[in-house]
Amino acid sequence: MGALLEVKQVWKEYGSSIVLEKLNLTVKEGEFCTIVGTSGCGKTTFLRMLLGQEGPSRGTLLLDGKPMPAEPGPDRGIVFQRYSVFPHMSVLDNVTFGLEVTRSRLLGRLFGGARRKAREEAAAMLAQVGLGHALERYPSELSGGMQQRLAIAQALIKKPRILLLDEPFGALDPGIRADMHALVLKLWKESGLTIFMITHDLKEGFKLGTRLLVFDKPRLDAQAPNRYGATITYDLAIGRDEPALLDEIQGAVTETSRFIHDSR
Ligand SMILES: Nc1ncnc2c1ncn2[C@@H]1O[C@H](COP(=O)(O)OP(=O)(O)OP(=O)(O)O)[C@@H](O)[C@H]1O
Repeated sequence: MGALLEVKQVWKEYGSSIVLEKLNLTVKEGEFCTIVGTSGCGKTTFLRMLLGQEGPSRGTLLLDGKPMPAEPGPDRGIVFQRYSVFPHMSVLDNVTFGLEVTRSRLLGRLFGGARRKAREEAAAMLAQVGLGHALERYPSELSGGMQQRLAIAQALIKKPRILLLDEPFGALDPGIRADMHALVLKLWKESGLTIFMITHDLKEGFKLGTRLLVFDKPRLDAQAPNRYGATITYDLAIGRDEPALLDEIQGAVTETSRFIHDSR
């Protein structure tokens, strides 16, 4: 099977500030890549490049061997830490809307049988994420965990091949997080999706991923912190030597974090 995604010598710079440098990565369909790294080292920027919201400053991003489209498409869905749902729409409308804008690009609305079908599909998706009982509620009436379930349903309704998760459970209590882990693993196994998920919790990264990517700055300049960017310093197939690696990575990431903090 060929690669789904290829990242070749990718750099990302904003003005004179280098955020990411020399990224190289090949990902096959169905992998679950978890991403960890210090705050501000460019993890979200990397996801935004995969989404098509940002282009690389240098280098190449290939999807199915072809240049990554320069804008977000239905093949890539994203869930952020919070606030990614529409507050003025019911749960069902939030998810139906995703289908309406995909299927009726001009009006952004469906009518008659097409609308009924879209609502049925949305309701089935919501049942899959455990919100079948809350279709008519509004986001403000949902708990944090339920809002993230809604955001996931919203991303999955367009049947993306790649799901991008930017710290989706960072704001949730530990018990709710465990439920969300089970949900994401279930959806991933059932759908064959390829997932990239940023987390600040290394244990979560090991628990969920098939592969752990650590973003870090291999070169540091105390006088000019933005002179060098972060890159992928560890790319680990998960399933071996985890306790030892966990300590090692934690140590490396904490060290860089201290450096970045001190040089600010
Ligand atoms: N549009 C932009 N213009 C200029 N600088 C930007 C832009 N987007 C991001 N940056 C900078 O790029 C760097 C990386 O940001 P990014 O959000 O990707 O980091 P992160 O690793 O996801 O951080 P966190 O873990 O805190 O969310 C930061 O220094 C940020 O200020």
